[in-house]
Amino acid sequence: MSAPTTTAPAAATLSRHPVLTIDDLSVDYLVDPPVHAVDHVSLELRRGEILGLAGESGCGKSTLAYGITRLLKPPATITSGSATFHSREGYDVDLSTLSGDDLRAFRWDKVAMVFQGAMNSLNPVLRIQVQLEDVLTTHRPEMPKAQRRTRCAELLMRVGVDPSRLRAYPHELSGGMRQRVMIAMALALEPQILIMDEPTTALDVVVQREILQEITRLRAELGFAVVFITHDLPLLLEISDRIAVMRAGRIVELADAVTLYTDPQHAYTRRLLSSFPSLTGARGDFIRTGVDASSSSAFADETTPSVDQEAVR
Ligand SMILES: Nc1ncnc2c1ncn2[C@@H]1O[C@H](COP(=O)(O)OP(=O)(O)OP(=O)(O)O)[C@@H](O)[C@H]1O
Repeated sequence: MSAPTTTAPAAATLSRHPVLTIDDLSVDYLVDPPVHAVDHVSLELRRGEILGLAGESGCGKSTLAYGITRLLKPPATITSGSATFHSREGYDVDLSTLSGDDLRAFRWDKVAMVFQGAMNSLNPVLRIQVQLEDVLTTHRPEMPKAQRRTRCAELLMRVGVDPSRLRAYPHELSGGMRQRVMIAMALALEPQILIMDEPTTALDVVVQREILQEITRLRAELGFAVVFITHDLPLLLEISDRIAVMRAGRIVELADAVTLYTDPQHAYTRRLLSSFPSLTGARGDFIRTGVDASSSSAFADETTPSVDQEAVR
């Protein structure tokens, strides 16, 4: 199978302006004994970048994502810090000041999320059209019906699903298609941040790869920033501009993806990298190329092993 062609803008051309600033954020689960799941995390998400969040199970990745979007429920509680959204229109929003309708509107409009199990949260008895349209009816009530319909078709096309599937019920679609529908839904209001928590983990590797290509392409086209959470460090190295490595609730290292791979500074990052055998040795050098051997003169040499990204992972 061919490797993904990365559509990510070169790191140098990415904006350095933050779209989100997380400052000293801490989240505890108030159980006995309390769990300090996120421990004084400070982080800037830059406009248009894909920021990978890596780290072993239980290190606090999801809690951080939920904390940013204020989706935490008791026993979780934010014990310190703040998250500030910097709108492209030029104003700032301190997320701790939002509640009720404002918070709900903010979540769809400015920040959208896609979770691993998202595809299972589609309503089984409603057609895709109805569910997509519902987002627009709720958040863009002024949009005429005809325009809503066109927009739904556009959204599906954008994520690589034929608009004829608008009439389908969720059970008539494959898992990959349903997850694409969820991504379309997340993009419906053109958010400036997309938070993806293991969005493709439940899918087979071929579908996973296609969806990741879609995400990087859409990000380049629409300019939203992505926080991408996964255990899969090789995958993050492929798609991220920068990677934050999290351990026991803290960010222990944050660097651009190439630097993190070639020159990891923290012992834990080195351990994490070495826990993926595919990243060590000659084949690991191909991880960041994103170039199919057959389509690149640089790799056209017959003696060069083919860039089988599935095999190196
Ligand atoms: N509802 C809860 N009550 C108590 N502790 C919790 C709760 N949810 C999560 N935790 C704890 O908080 C810590 C961080 O969990 P979190 O799910 O954020 O980690 P993660 O890095 O996303 O893990 P994974 O990759 O497995 O999803 C873990 O120690 C976890 O056991």
